[in-house]
Amino acid sequence: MAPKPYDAVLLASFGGPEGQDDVIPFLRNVTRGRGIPDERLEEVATHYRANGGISPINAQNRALKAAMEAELAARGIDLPVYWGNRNWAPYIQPTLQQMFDDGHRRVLMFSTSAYAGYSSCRQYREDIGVALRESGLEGRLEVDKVRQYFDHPGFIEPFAEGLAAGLADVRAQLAAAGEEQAPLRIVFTTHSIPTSDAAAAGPRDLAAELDADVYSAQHLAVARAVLDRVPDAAGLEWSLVFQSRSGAPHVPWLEPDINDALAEYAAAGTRGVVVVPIGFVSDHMEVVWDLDTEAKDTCAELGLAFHRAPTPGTHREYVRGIVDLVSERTAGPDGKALLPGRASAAELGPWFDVCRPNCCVKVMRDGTVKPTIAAVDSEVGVPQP
Ligand SMILES: CC1=C(CCC(=O)O)c2cc3nc(cc4[nH]c(cc5[nH]c(cc1n2)c(C)c5CCC(=O)O)c(CCC(=O)O)c4C)C(CCC(=O)O)=C3C
Ligand SMILES: [Fe+2]
Repeated sequence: MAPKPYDAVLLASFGGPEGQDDVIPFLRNVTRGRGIPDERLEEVATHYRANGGISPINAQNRALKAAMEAELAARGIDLPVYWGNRNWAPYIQPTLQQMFDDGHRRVLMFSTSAYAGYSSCRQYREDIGVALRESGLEGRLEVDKVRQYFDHPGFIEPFAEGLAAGLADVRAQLAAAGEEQAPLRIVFTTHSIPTSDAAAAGPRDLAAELDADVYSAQHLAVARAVLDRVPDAAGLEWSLVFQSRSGAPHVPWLEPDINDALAEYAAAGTRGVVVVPIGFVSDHMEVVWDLDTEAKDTCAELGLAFHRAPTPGTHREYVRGIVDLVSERTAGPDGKALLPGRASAAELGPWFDVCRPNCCVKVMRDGTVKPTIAAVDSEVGVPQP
């Protein structure tokens, strides 16, 4: 895409409850029309209840917004940052309205998800498309999205740092138990998704060329790029596993589940694991509960040394990377991009600025497809002449 003179940035995220009374309404928002069994909702509610009904994700996004603002200011880039969520206040639609009322007309969205897929990419694009249509801002407010950034060095580097520290920690834990030479393993983890979503992820021509679905292939590319940056990881066994599955039991989701995989590794002689959550950008509930509580307990039962590497959060390289992603798309007064080039540190990158027709498409129960932005086949988001 040619650079454009964007006048504001939208930080788009998932949202989470901020107190006990928010938990159930939030879960209803997330699962609306999606056939998640009630027992699963009750189960997930307990994760939030145990934390005072508060998801860590909103505080993390407030911190990320402040860090983005500081980095933009430090580089002399005059773009305000607004924050809107898909599932909890501040919601995307009033945020877009606020941006418009404040005089902005060309918005570049950065979402807190680095990969292809319905939940990771398209649902954000649709939620913008629906918000523009419902608010009457269609054709008046233009919203584009930065490319999927799984391959960006700003995303890869924090995981590499975390893996190096994690290997040192697990080796020290094993040494303290008199098992210096014991085998350990690197476990990259991401959110499981229905296999049908995985099959629909990304451009059709690319999906046909790869051995894995595009969602899994992007994660494998990230895993390899992280490993390449950590000399201490050379020769170690590693794998990509999935977590946080929901949905009806008869619907197939990506496997193996992390807890099943850990049991297999232990049975095969592994004595310790470094878990690297490459599917996530911050230490939100899926990380602190499903990994730091459940997977950690699984390891304790199996007698495995455990270390969970951090997510990018507000890591300096990640924040710089976000501003790079904005800068490569934003035109300065000379009409040229503020940052020439498109950094990439993994296979499959750099990704497209604009999604291909039917990329990650999901047909709703009533047979329709929601309006979406930032795609070749977008119906909304492009101002009429
Ligand atoms: C790919 C992916 C990401 C990563 C990309 C991204 O970040 O967007 C992600 C992130 C997150 N998922 C989150 C929370 C939940 N996800 C759920 C349900 C689901 N997630 C799915 C996928 C993903 N989810 C899917 C296919 C479902 C099934 C229902 C549906 O198709 O929508 C449910 C319902 C209950 C349950 O079934 O678990 C909850 C509560 C939170 C907030 C955590 C916090 O509060 O700190 C975050 C960041
Ligand atoms: Fe989720």
